[in-house]
Amino acid sequence: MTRISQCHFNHFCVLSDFKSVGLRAADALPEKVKMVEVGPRDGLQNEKTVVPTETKIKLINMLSESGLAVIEATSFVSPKWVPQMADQTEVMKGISKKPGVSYPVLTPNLKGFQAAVGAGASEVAIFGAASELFSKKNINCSVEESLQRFDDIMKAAKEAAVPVRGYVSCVVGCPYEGKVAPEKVAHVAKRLYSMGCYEISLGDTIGVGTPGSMTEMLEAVSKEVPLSALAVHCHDTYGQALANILVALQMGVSVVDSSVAGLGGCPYAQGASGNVATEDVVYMLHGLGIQTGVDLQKLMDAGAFICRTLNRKTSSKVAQATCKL
Ligand SMILES: CC(C)(COP(=O)([O-])OP(=O)([O-])OC[C@H]1O[C@@H](n2cnc3c(N)ncnc32)[C@H](O)[C@@H]1OP(=O)([O-])[O-])[C@@H](O)C(=O)NCCC(=O)NCCSC(=O)C[C@@](C)(O)CC(=O)[O-]
Repeated sequence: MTRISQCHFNHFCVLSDFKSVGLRAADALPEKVKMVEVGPRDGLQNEKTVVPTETKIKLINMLSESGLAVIEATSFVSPKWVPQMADQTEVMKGISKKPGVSYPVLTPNLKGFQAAVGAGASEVAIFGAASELFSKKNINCSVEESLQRFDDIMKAAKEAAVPVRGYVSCVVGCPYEGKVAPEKVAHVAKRLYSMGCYEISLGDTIGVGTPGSMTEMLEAVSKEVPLSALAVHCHDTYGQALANILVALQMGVSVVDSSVAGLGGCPYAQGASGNVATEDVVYMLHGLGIQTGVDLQKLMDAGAFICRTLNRKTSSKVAQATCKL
């Protein structure tokens, strides 16, 4: 339950009653966290000018060298909807796939799935939403219609032995509908998990969540999907992402999505800032004694490369503090 209160410093702040929400003690944090790097896809999909294919390939190759085990490489969506991802086949064919690293791609429908497999993808992700209006704006169909489409992908993926990850967008708030009920998120997450997704990534698409609302949402979802199969995907619009991730870890989640240099935003969620910066998550996790397998220096080199190339400032506080840019 969340309530608004006036705190000692005379500012209004959001408090949460954690009595009912099962937060674990700090010493129960996971020993290891799987980082899912989404920069080359979620990070770049919103860039206004087309990023050269060679730049995308070099970024993915640098990220592969940093020790990340999962790098979402591109998306097989309609080029009319997201022109930035139109070179998806060239990207998949051009990257140096490092053994042990997975390069999943987004597929909204069977056409995308077939093109992805044809381009050499060995893992895909389907992406639904807990909000009707966002679903319509993002993939041009209702939530229920999207789940039917995903069923077709799941059948094809099963035949081809391709693992599928599922996303749920707008898990705490929607740019068109406002607050989203945790039960709606739990319903969509359950459906994706039941149809065979091995992991469900919960997206705070517009970064409005707080530790309070994230906790409520995770409480509801974890009644339907085991915590071991959940990931959190936090955008940092309101500066809450690291706090939200920490709360998720305390509740037993051990998979975190993030984007190098904090690149990104969703083309169908106006005003949403990038994902939480991978550098900042890795810094926090290492500070907590949690293993990620990621070499922070190499990761920052990849962040510096893409920021230099795009002529933009990094959103990573860690990169800023260590004067990489
Ligand atoms: C789903 C559709 C295709 C429906 O779009 P539609 O217009 O309803 O599709 P359609 O089936 O009517 O087809 C229209 C045209 O697109 C083509 N087409 C159809 N499918 C494909 C395909 N797979 N690849 C390439 N082309 C495709 C199809 O062949 C046809 O071409 P035409 O005959 O006009 O020349 C469209 O809405 C779309 O591509 N949407 C993608 C939007 C997107 O990529 N959003 C960003 C990713 S989601 C996100 O960022 C959130 C997340 C995951 O990060 C988590 C979070 O933060 O919350």
